[in-house]
Amino acid sequence: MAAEVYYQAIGTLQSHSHLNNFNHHQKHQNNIVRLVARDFISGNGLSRRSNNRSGQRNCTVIRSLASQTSVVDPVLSPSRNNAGDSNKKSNEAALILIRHGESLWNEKNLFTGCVDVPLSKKGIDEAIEAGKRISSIPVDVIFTSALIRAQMTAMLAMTQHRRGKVPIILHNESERAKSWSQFFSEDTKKQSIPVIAAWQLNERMYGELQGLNKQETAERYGKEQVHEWRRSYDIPPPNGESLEMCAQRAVAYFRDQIEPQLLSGKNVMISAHGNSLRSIIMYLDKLTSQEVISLELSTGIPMLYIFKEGRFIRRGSPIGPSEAGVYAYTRRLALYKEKLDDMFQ
Ligand SMILES: O=C(O)[C@@H](CO)OP(=O)(O)O
Repeated sequence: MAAEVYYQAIGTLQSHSHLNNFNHHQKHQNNIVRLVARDFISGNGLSRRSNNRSGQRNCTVIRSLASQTSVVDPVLSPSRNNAGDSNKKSNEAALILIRHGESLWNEKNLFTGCVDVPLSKKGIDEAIEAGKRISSIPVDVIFTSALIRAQMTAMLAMTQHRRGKVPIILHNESERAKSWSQFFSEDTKKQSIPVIAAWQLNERMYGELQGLNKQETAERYGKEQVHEWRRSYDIPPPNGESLEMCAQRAVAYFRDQIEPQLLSGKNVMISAHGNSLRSIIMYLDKLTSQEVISLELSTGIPMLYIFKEGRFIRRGSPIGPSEAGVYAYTRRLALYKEKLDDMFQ
């Protein structure tokens, strides 16, 4: 269950920190762990790292992409509620992170990395289930990796969204692709959600492990070696990317392309992968390279953050019997759900 996985991740971090609280570095780490746990329970936010604005040019590209298709729901967007002035920038937005549903290679326990494998039957069900869980949370723009399992997950999840907008993949890989995928109705644009696919959000490239069975690899090279390749921060698998290398591209993309969307009040969903999302969560939650080792993400489980006044507040996973609680996290989310309830009762 999603919430359990998240609690487990926090629990693991806490027990890890108790074992090692003897030096200064570890004291700092303990503070972070306590903040993470307190945040999850009481709703206090964590400070966001200072924002590097080095990606000005890229931001411009995204802004022009977004302007092709209206990303703010004129009827329902919480970004507009109570704003008073439609030009006024909102300082609050929802951020949904979702690891793709189970793929056919997850099912066979094979290292996948950047091999472009589709979802399994179970993965399809997980994506639809994830969509139900986020069906009343506003989504103005979607980012996915360039890999089909993340794109399938995003699209299947959006089939469940109560607002009923159509997610549309923006094709900007060439001038022809851009020109041939245009459409010309403002009304239709308003009923669409732009989907931006970026290789930077791809799974970590697993090098010479791609296609190998995980169990057999552990038997051949030893469990510890394989665990190091899979979960350490800075040790790459043979000819592949370490988590650190994956973070360099995924977190840079998040900061340059996704944070500006959140800053302008747009609600964002990111559909990506175990390791690209681990690196983004490491950034959002300020985890250390030790703490991130214990962070595991389940397939097809959405995680919600609220971006507010420059900070990312982790709200866990909108799941199960406590789902209603998610909408109490902010007034804007509650209002959005109320309006959907009114529209579709
Ligand atoms: O094979 C992969 O690409 C990843 C995710 O499935 O595996 P791991 O969990 O070992 O990082």
